[in-house]
Amino acid sequence: MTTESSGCPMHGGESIVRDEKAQLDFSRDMSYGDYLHLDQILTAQHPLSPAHDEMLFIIQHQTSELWMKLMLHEVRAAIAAIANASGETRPDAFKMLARVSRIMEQLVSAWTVLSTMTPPEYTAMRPYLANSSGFQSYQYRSIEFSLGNKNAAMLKPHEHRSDLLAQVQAAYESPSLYDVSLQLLAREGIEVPANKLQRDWTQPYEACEGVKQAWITVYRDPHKHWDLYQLGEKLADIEDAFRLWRFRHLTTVERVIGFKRGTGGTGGVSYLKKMLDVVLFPEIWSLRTEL
Ligand code: HEM
Ligand SMILES: N[C@@H](CC(=O)c1ccccc1NC=O)C(=O)O
Repeated sequence: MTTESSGCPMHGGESIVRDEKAQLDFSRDMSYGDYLHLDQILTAQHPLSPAHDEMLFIIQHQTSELWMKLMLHEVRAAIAAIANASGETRPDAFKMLARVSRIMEQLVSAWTVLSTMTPPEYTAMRPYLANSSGFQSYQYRSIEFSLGNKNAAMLKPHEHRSDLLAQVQAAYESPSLYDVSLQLLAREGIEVPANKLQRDWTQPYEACEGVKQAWITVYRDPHKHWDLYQLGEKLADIEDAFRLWRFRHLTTVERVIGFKRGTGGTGGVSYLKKMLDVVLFPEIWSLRTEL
């Protein structure tokens, strides 16, 4: 390697920076760290235990919460765009939904980092977590509710924080991504049962034959209903990725704590296994058997 390409600040590196006329003085200008508020983000890791792996545990969760923040931003905007979908807003909504799937895939891959933590390493820090658990992730619950997995009991962990409760409750009481998608189908002239177009949005969605037939109409003639067909496939992508996330959560948890009860009070693996049965967009899956 020559000194020119070594990147050594005493040799080539210094001249490269000078030749490129890089801005190096930020005493008066907004810097990278200023813009990204890194002082706040990078001083927000406060391990409670002496365990080495607690830093991994904290950063894994904090980065997941950041990705969830973006996911919610996209899901909310997509719901709003689909709810008023005129021709132009639709491509925007599809881009947002594609991004939601990519974020979910990112979170699926992230499990491999956490799974480097072995049972003895986690056991060293677990008592410090007390009764806290992912149950109390208000962003996660808002995502589940926005995607239609409504469950009143899941509001309870947020009752002590009225500001957070309001956010989760808004997602609980509003039409989900699937609800607005069915309304779009109806606006496009496809017959959708009336009780799916206007209903108590706090109730979990129940699959029905009429909605399956509506999606079958779309999927039997994709070119005629191109936008709705694209929408259906975006929903399939999201649910596919979400299922993988749930599965990797389960396998990581089994690997790290076996069949111990969760700090949140559930049976642990037994609870997470039940969550694998959740189906967010049922007719998007059942229609396939009929094609
Ligand atoms: C060693 C790592 C982990 C273990 C042992 C673990 C364990 C568990 C257990 C046992 C539950 C059920 C609630 C309870 O009784 O505690 C749970 C729920 C949950 N965990 Fe984790 N978890 C881990 C990592 C993560 C990570 C990295 C995230 C990402 C944000 C996460 C997010 C959640 C969420 C959102 C729930 C609620 C799930 C639902 O209600 O469907 N967990 N976890
Ligand atoms: N439920 C986990 C604890 C746990 O994973 C956790 C604890 C505090 C903050 C985030 C957590 N992650 C997800 O559940 C356990 O039972 O060990």
